Amino acid sequence: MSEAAAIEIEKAERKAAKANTILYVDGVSVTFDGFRALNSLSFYVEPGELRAIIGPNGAGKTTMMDIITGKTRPDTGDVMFRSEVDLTKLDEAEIANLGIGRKFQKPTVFESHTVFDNLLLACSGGRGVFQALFHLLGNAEKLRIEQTLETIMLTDKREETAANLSHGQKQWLEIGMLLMQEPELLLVDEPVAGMTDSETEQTAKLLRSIAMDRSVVVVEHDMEFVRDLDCKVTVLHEGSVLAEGRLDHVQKDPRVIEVYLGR
Ligand SMILES: Nc1ncnc2c1ncn2[C@@H]1O[C@H](COP(=O)(O)OP(=O)(O)OP(=O)(O)O)[C@@H](O)[C@H]1O
Repeated sequence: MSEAAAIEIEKAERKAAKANTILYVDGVSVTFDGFRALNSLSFYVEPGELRAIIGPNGAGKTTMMDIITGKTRPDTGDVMFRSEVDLTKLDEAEIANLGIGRKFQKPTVFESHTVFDNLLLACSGGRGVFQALFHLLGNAEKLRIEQTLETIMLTDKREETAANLSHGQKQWLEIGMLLMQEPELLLVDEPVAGMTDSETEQTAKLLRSIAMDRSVVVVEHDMEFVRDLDCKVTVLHEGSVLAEGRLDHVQKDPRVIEVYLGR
């Protein structure tokens, strides 16, 4: 095959890969003070997919999330949402408004408000705290809050002040607050750090159920939890994809073993 034909085939393959993606990260590099945190990173997430991203400390997982959410700009590469919106041209607020929600590691719920009011505040659509809490709730809004309470397993804690929740329950509440904004893509950073075993198990169930209606990308170190997610895994190392596939498959990959154990 001629070189020109090979290039054409590669172009066509890339176009096809991009066509059915909710998130398309292609050839993304970013350098901080001469240090290459992401090095031609490419991976694709399909609509409705649950994906786990793993990798040793410093692999570039947080930087990757920062690039998707517009916190950091890549030096080169493409980041497309729904295969049509170029995220590198938008700021953080615009990206959030498009339907990309991000859950940071630490929960940031309103501690002095009840679980119910936290969800209400999250769907207040820009109203201030006072207006959100005292405006008359429509039936549709009430129903959405009830459904979210059910999803995040906090129906019986609805009148509990958020400060009184366990660490795991606070994480679920924050996930619920993001769900109130109905994101199409949810990015979740190390959700089970500090959780009990039982909370960790329930969180895997929760994320699997959320991924039935939307795409979810989870960064996590806890391998038992990643196994419970039962999804495709992308292994990052030195800012690139080292391996991709089912957890059993990537755990047998000698390069992955070397990166995790050979240090
Ligand atoms: N703003 C920055 N300035 C300089 N270096 C940075 C910056 N942000 C990240 N880095 C470096 O880039 C590399 C990748 O960092 P990143 O936080 O993305 O890794 P990570 O995979 O999320 O690690 P961890 O699992 O420890 O959270 C690290 O070596 C880090 O020190």
